[in-house]
Parts: sequence; structure tokens; C-alpha cells
Amino acid sequence: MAARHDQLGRAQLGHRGPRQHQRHVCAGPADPPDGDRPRHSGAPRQRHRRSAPRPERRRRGHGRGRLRPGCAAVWRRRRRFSTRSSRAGRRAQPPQQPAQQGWQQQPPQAQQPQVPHQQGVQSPQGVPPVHGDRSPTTFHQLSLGRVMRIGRALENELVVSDLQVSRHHAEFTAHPDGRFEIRDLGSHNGTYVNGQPIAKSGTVLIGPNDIVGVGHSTFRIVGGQLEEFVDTGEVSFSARHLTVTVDGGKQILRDVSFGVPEKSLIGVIGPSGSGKSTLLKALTGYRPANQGDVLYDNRSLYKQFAELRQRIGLVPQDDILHKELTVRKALKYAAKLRFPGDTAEAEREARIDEVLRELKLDIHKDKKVTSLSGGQRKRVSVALELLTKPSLIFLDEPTSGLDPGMDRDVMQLLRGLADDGRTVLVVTHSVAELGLCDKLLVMAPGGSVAYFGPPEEALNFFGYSTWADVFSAFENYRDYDWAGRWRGSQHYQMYAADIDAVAAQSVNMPPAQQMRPPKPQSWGSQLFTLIRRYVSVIVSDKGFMALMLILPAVLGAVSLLIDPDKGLLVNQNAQTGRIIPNGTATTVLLILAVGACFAGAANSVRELIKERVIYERERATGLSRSAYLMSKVVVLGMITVIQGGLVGAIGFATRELPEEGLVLGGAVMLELSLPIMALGFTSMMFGLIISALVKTAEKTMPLLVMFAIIQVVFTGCLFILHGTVGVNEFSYLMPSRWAVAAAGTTLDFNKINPNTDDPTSTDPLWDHEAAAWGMDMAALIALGALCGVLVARFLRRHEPEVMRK
Ligand SMILES: Nc1ncnc2c1ncn2[C@@H]1O[C@H](COP(=O)(O)OP(=O)(O)OP(=O)(O)O)[C@@H](O)[C@H]1O
Repeated sequence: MAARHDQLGRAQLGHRGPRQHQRHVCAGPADPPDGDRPRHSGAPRQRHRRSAPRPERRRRGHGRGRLRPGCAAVWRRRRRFSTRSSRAGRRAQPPQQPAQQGWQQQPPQAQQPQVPHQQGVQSPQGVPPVHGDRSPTTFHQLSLGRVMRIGRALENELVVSDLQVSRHHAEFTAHPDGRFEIRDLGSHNGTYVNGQPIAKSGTVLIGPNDIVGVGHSTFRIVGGQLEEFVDTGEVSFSARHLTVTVDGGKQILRDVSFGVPEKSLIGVIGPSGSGKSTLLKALTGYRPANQGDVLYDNRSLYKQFAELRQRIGLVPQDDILHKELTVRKALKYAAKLRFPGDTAEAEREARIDEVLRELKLDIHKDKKVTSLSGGQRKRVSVALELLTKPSLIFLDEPTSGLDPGMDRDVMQLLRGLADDGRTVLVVTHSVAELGLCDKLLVMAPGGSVAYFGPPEEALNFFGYSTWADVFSAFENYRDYDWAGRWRGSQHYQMYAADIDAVAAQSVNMPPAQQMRPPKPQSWGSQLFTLIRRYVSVIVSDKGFMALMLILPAVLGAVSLLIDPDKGLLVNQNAQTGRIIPNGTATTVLLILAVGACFAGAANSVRELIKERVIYERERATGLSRSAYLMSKVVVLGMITVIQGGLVGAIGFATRELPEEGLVLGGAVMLELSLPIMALGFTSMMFGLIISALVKTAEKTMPLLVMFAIIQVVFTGCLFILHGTVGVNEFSYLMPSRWAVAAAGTTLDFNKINPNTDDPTSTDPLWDHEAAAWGMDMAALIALGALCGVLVARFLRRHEPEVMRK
């Protein structure tokens, strides 16, 4: 391990050995023309990563732009050069090419960046290394004719205490003829050969070049022995020539390369729109780059995504927790969804306790997430990601909205996570605590790298005293070749040239099904967990519960104010037999229908948007889209149907109704209420469509009102739809049309609300027949089902790209 660390250090940190003796050059934008002279005298500063005690590092690495002595004079000169533009609005100075000629004029062989050590390294037997040159953790003897079963359960020949591994996960067989094979035993998280999942319960022959992945362990057969490597988190990580091109050919990430050894904390900063989020998506495989590769301990993340993605944690900017739950409950449901189906509750609880202790959250575990401070909430989000012991953790602006104290707390937490043996990359807008990072990546407008190296050298590199100045320069000189400036710099040679020297590759992504992470739980189990979690969230919100009861009660009750003494029967003059329209029945039905529409859509209209970030994250960890959607449909559907029942019960209870129904005989009130309940359900599905479509929760309210008003218009109660060409056909898309029609068949709406202009014209949807009731109800439910299909399609748009196919 020590040897590997040393080599990685050389390979990925730019061969600090010889190059540390190069002089650091103050490569500021305002370097004078003769700026090829080295600016610093004396020995270069050694960077003692983590070997330096923390306070020392903090002192050195505050990154607030304290200039080194050699640069101070240059800086003063720069300021003199810049007085004119400073007066004109204190704009940052135009950048100049850094003074790197001295370096560039070195003989070619001195400039030749070395291919990183781990590329193409072969073991003495010609077998490629699994993890660079890292030594196997354990050797297992695999005698011919023997079967070795791997799993979490103690009765296995090879016991792996890893919650990502199933109790009986896979087995190696050494055939008497010398062939070796691996068989998956129906594992939850899959068994992988060279990063590709093998079929559930499938068998694959393996040779000496093949690497078998099971949870955090990888195995290789070498001379009849099984070598096991356990990924304990200490992995190197590098990005090579990442380029992302969007439709229209525009590059939003340009040739980004950098690499870090194990236990590193990397900060990523850059002006708005410089591609930080795009980079994060490319690094995590959420939206793989079009060109380039991401290497996870020498393994291509893209090609082996299905296996390696389990080792990656991502904490998005917004909290990935249901704030209404207590910390413990939120983690409990997350663990249930992420760990294999065969993990016992005690195992999950033990892991949750471990993580809570590690993040010092145990004292807060019974508090609701809402009651925690911003910093503590961020800790809980990190805790959630740590459950599965990822080796790489990515965070998107974890400190946004936090005060400086919390900002420091969170950054120190990340520092600690890295020191404990993980690689952590944090995208941030906050520059106050950058000194805690081992490396800083600065993105320039246009999505290219402007700097990668130690944070404490970054401001000097740009030649400004504050990050505000650097960002102003980015803004004011957007078209400047920041990437060229970086590539021409000595820092580039020291910290990135080695990685960059490897030729760019176009990404040959494996087929979509091989990219997709396995589902750790069965569909039914996911659905059950999601329903339980959703019910817990609703139950913990007493205000919401009360509102859900009050809303239908009020909507039903207001209908009682309409001609309270009048019934819902057909008005017919006994002597003449003439039909007299019953306006009360039409109005009551209209109000009840609108009440159901409103209640149903209001229940669901914010549901998907408010937890979109959680969904995105969980989807990337193997959550089933249909299980998620079904959990919403089941819980909200039940609530809405009960509400519809309440609306109907209150609205129809005091009215005189026909004695016999068309379908349910004497249960007329139920026959009338069923369309109201179904209308509530279908409206709830429409609400889900709105929720899946909108970009912000604020947009849901106007759309909800619009939906309810359109439903009023198309009930058929306000004007006769039948015979109105175009409008009538359009009304078939409206749930209220079918619900009023279904209830109308029972009440005989063709007589209650006849077409007075043409008494012979009747609406077939209102025919006083059981078949018409059945058809109306079927159409209403079919509309709801169609909405379900649409919601699923719209949900896809919010998923990580690898999960969309
Ligand atoms: N799918 C896309 N199609 C076209 N342009 C896109 C797409 N995604 C992002 N962009 C553009 O790419 C650029 C980089 O976007 P990105 O979100 O990565 O920036 P950022 O640095 O994260 O910004 P911020 O700090 O504001 O979050 C932006 O100009 C953005 O408009």
C-alpha cells in the first residue's frame, strides 16, 4: 500500500519529487512582458499533504490571497498598471499569459509528461493489476473440484461482512479440468465480471485476466489462488479529457482533466454557468461525458458503471431527506431502500448507529429533520450517503445558504471524511474554507479548467488578491483563453500534465442495461417501503392531515346551501308530462364534481416536485420508477377516494334521490358517490402530471386553479356539450365530463338538464342505462390510467441519464 501510495503520488501529483525543485512562478494576469523570469527566490514551498498538522495546514492554506513575498512586488506593479480600469468601475485586470516561457523552453525530453504510473501496468505474469499495484487484502486457496461460496452469512466458505453483499451472493467453482467459473446466486446487488453484471443466477467462466466484483470486494484468480481486494475507500480518482457536448454541438464542458490520490478533498469553484454541475454529473456518471473517461482506482467508471456506482455517494444541493421525519426514521427508510433485501433490521440499525456516531448526529437522532440547523441537515444528508460506505463522495454546494460558522463545520466534516479514507469532491461557491482542500479545481467560463492545484497557490496563480477579483476577471474577460493560460503554466506541468498526457478517448458506453444499477430490493419490497415512508411523512404532518379532512367536508357542506329543500329528481309536470329542468340537481352535481376535482388535484400537485431531488438520488441507487409512482398513486389515491366519499356522502345525504340505482340497486347514494370518488382519483392523477412537469413548486398553484376552472366548464352542467362540434369531443379529455355523466345516468340527466333548444337531442353519455354508467366510469378510470403513463414519462426527464433508457 505504501509503495502504491508513493507511486500514485508521483503519477497523479505531478511527480513532486523532481518537479518540486522547479521554481513556482507567479503567473498572474498582469505579469509584465518580461515575466518569464521566475518571480520567487528561495526553495519552493513543500506541500505536506496531511502529514502537516491541521492548524499548520489551515495557516498555510487559507487561500484568501495572501501574496507570497516574491509576488508582492509584482502585485503592486500590477495595481499601478491597472489604475485606469480600476477607476472605471474597479474591473478586474485583463489576464495575460502566465510567465512560463522558462519552463516551456526546456528541452523536449524534460517537458515530456510521463504517462501515469498506473496506465498499462502489468504484473510479472502479464496480468493487469486490479487496483494499480495494490496488494491483495487476502488470499484464498481454491482447490480443484471445490466450490467456494461468498456471502454475508456465516455458513459461507468466504464470509464478507459487507451490507452490499447478499447472504448467499455468488460461488466460485474450480473445475477438475482447471476451468474456473463464477455463479451468481440471485444476489440483490449483482455479481460483476470486469465491471459488467452477470445474469441473476447466471454462470460465467473466468480467466486470469478477469476481475470479479462482489460488493466492495474484487477477486481475481492467480495460479489457483483467489486474490481478494477490499475497497476500504482509499481509491485514487481521475478525470481524463472530459468533454460534454449538448444538442446543437455546443461544448459545455471542455477537456477537463485532473487526478487525485486516495484520501483527497478536492474543491471545485467557478463562476455561475462554468460547468460545475455538468462536471459533477460527468464524474458521477449521472450524465456521462461525450468524450473522455473517469477512472476510479484505474477502472473506467463509465464502462463499469453498474458495479462502481455503488461506491459513489452524491449529496445534491437540496436535502435528500423527508424533512417531516426524524433523523433516525429518514435514515431507516433510506437504508431499507438501499441495502439488499435480505439484510436484517438489526444489521441496518447497527449501520445507522455507526454513521450517526461518525457524524456526531447521535444526539439529534430523534429530532425531526426540520428542527435541525442547516449545517446539521447537511450532515444528515451526508450520513444518508455514507450508509453504503462509498469510497468517493461528491457534494454539490453543501454550504450554500449556511452562515460562515456552519460553512466551516461542513468543510471540516468533509476534511475529516477524506482523512478517514475517502475521496471527497465538493462543488462550492464559498471560498472561505478552500484551504482545507488538498486540491482546488477552478472552472473557467465555457467549461474548461482555469486552474488545478493546491488551493493556497491558486490566487497567486491568477494574480489577484481575492476570489471576487478572479471571478470578476472571468466575467469581464469571458472570451479570454483561460484554458490556454492554464495549459501554458508551470502549475499545469506540476499538477495536471501527467493526467492530460493520456490521449482523449471517445466514450464507448456499454449497453444501457449494463449501465443501470441493480435494484437492491424487489419491486414489491420497494413499493412497501415507499408506501410506509410516505404514510409516515403524512402522519407526521398534522396540519396537512387536518386540511385533508376539512377540505372535502367544507366542499360537500357548501352544496347543502343550494336550495336545501329541493331534491335531485326529474321534475315532470304530472298533468302535462312536460319535463321541467332541475337546476338544483345540476348545480349540486357541479359543485360536488368541482370539489372532488379540486381536492384530488390539490393532494398531488406538489408531491413530485417537492421531493424531486430525493427521487433523482434514489433513482440512481436503483429505485424503481414504477414502484415510486405506484406508492404515490396508492397513498394519494386512497386519501382522495376517501375524500370523494366524504364529499358525496355530505352532498347527497340530505337530498331526495331516485329510489333505485342503475347498477347498485338500492345503494343509490353509493352509486352517485362512486363517480365523485373516481373523479377525485383521476384529478389526483392530473395533479401528478402537473407536479412532474413543472420546474418549481410555485408554478403548481396557478396550474391547479386553471385545471379546476377548465373542469367546471366541461362538466356539461353549465351548457349543453352534446352537439357542439369540437367542444364536445374535446370534453372527452376532461375527467369532470365523465364523472358528471356517470352520476347523471343515475339521476337521468337528459331529463334533469334537457336540451331546451332541441328536446329530441339527448346526450348518449347521460343515457339512463347501466351500460352508460359503466362506460362513463370506465372512461374516467382509463383517463386516470393514461395520466399514470404520462406521469411515468415525465418523471423520466428528471432522472439521471443512465436511468432513462
Ligand atoms: N442540457 C443542456 N443543454 C444546453 N445547455 C446546457 C445544458 N445543461 C447545461 N447547459 C449550459 O451549460 C452551462 C454550464 O451549466 P452548469 O449548470 O454546469 O453550470 P454551473 O457552473 O453548475 O452553474 P451554477 O453555479 O449556476 O450552478 C450553462 O451555460 C448552462 O446553461
